[in-house]
Amino acid sequence: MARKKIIAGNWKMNMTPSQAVELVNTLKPLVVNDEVDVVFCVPAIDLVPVMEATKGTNIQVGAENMYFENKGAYTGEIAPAMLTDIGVKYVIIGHSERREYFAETDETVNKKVLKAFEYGLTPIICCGETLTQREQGITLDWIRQQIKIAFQNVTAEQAASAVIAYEPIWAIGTGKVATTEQAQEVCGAIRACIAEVYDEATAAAIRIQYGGSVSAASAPELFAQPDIDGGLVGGASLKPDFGKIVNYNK
Ligand SMILES: O=C(CO)COP(=O)(O)O
Repeated sequence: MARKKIIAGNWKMNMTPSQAVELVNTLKPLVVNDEVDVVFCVPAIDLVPVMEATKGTNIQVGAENMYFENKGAYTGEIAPAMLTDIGVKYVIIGHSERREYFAETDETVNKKVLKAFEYGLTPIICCGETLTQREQGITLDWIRQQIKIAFQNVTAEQAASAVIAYEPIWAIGTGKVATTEQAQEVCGAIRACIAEVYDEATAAAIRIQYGGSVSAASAPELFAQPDIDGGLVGGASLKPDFGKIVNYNK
């Protein structure tokens, strides 16, 4: 069965709640494409107004992060039940910015992934190498290690429903998009890694996105690659251009 493409915006720390509603209203008519799952991942405080503003549209809503405990004395954190209670379906886990600025590790990523599945949330699990790692030629080994740890104790059934986002750190917010060959090579290696850890059926089902300076210009070729099932889009997801990215096949 062909995998349905999934194109997600990661708004990062942009957009106040009122700006968020305005942006949804601008993008709503532009991101209609039945052949693609469209997800807006937004700051926690924007989730409620964005859920409301996207009602009755094809847009699904995701969080940018959550904590790995059910509830309790964790000042400032967002619990998984807080997301599911308002109808959030997706959650980005382990974005490189969270790893770099908020000390997230492969181990905390794994705990969050397990917790997301426990609550029926679909994790968008991020991985990616630095420029130094790419230059050292250790990209594939690094990514395989990130994936293996992120999926520890995850069942095959859960893994099949997950989304992985391959985001080379050197391509994030730099305007330096990976070549289609580079992106396909790593996404193909991730799928092979899932086949090795689980089986071919799981590998064939899991969706793998590319992220890092995706634009309306680069999206069609990237998303045409056999192992690239869509994108995780930062900067361009805040602009009308996101409509062109979602409609890359039109
Ligand atoms: O980090 C990203 C998405 O999660 C990519 O960001 P940019 O598209 O702005 O490079």
